[in-house]
Amino acid sequence: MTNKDITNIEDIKLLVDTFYSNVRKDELIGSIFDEKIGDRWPEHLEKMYRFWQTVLLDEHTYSGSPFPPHKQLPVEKEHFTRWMEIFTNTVDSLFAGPLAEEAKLRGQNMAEMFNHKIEYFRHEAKHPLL
Ligand code: HEM
Repeated sequence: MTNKDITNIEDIKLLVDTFYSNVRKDELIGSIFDEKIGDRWPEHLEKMYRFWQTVLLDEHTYSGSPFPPHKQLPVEKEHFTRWMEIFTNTVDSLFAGPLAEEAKLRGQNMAEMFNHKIEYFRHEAKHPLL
C-alpha cells in the first residue's frame, strides 16, 4: 500500500515525533540535540509542530527566528548532510505526495542555508574585514 500525503496537523506531529526519535538514536548528531535541549524536549517538539505547520500547511502558528539557535552549535557540513538523510528517510517512510516532496525541499534548502551561514560567520570571525 502506498503512503498518503501530509495533509493535517496530526500528520505533522507524526512526522516531527518520528524524525526526532530517529535523530536522537543517531550517533553523529543525536547527542548535539540532547546536550542542548536537555529536559526541554516537549517544548522543542511543540515548537517544531508549529514550524512545520506554518511551512507546509500555511497555518501561521510559528513566529520566531529559526537560524539564531544554530549559530553556536558544533555543526559542520557532515552534520547537516546527516540531518537531511534522516529527514528524507523519515518523510519517505511515512508519506508520499506533493507536500511530502515540499517538506524535503524546504528541509534541504534550510539545511544548506544554515550551513552556509555558519561557515560564513566562522570565516568572518577568523578573518574580519575591518
Ligand atoms: C545538524 C543539524 C541541526 C542541529 C544539530 C539542530 C539543532 C537544534 C537545536 C539544539 C535546537 C533547539 C535550540 C534550543 O531551544 O535551545 C534547534 C531549534 C530549531 N531548529 Fe534545528 N538543528 C539542525 C538543523 C535544522 C534544520 C535543517 C532546520 C530547518 C528545517 C531546523 C529548524 C529548527 C527550528 C525551526 C528550531 C526552533 C527555533 C526557535 O527557537 O524558534 N534545524 N535546532
